[in-house]
Amino acid sequence: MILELDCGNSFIKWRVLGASAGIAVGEGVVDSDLALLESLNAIERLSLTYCRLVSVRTTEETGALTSLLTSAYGISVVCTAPSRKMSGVRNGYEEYERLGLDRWLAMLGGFHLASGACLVLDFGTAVTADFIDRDGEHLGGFICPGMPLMRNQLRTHTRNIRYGDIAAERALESFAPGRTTVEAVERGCSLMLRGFVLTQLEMARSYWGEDFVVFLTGGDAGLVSGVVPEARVVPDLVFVGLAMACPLI
Ligand SMILES: Nc1ncnc2c1ncn2[C@@H]1O[C@H](COP(=O)(O)OP(=O)(O)OP(=O)(O)O)[C@@H](O)[C@H]1O
Ligand SMILES: CC(C)(CO)[C@@H](O)C(=O)NCCC(=O)O
Ligand SMILES: [K+]
Repeated sequence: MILELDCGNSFIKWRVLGASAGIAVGEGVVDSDLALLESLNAIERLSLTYCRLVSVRTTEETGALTSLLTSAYGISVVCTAPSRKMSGVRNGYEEYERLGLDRWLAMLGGFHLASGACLVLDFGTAVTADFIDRDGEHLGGFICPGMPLMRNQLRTHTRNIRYGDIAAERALESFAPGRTTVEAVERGCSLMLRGFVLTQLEMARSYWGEDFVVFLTGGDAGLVSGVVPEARVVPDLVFVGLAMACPLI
């Protein structure tokens, strides 16, 4: 069984692939290393042979998780490393090693699935956009605050914006102008993300006409999917790229 991990800034996305490759025997989202071990230990007849991961955390944090996994399961852990070019995609950053590895893997996955130009949009703690042309050239991208950061900035820097998670979820049943604080904030921030998406689409069209595929991924992709009905929502896009960057020997 293969353990796959996507260690983001707020959460760790994990999945375990069974011996017959490709079939997930378990998957989830956890907020700490220990919660990950608990989830894994709850899997019946767990027998891990290999772990591959991508992390946008510090070397120390990633190292701590790798040691934990090695000592708990005796498996070797392979971490995604930065690369100038891979699977037909060329990293467009001036310093290629500075491009977030989660972005890089989502790009590899997107270009592979599209077999052509694509726009990859990821809605996590941060929101990212990346443009890859039909020749696999990464033109660059954009980074902006995601829903959790926008929400928390408002909460932190105002005195009268306070509400709970359940109210937040309910507020998103519509996008009409809000008549409560929670509606006003949740809908306002979602509309900012939707506006961002539309701008990215405009830019992609200016480069490629209609000849490109849009990918949506990340925990909050559902907030914007309504404005791009033609987009492919691929929650595991990073894992698609992970398998390409860290194949079994
Ligand atoms: N099952 C889930 N577990 C956790 N968060 C979820 C889930 N479904 C949707 N979300 C939402 O997804 C967002 C987090 O996105 P995601 O997990 O893709 O990124 P992250 O790990 O926080 O950060 P990064 O951008 O570094 O990957 C949060 O706003 C959260 O509310
Ligand atoms: C932008 C995030 C936080 C998205 O998870 C991550 O890809 C990251 O830390 N990137 C490094 C900075 C960059 O990509 O330019
Ligand atoms: K991510």
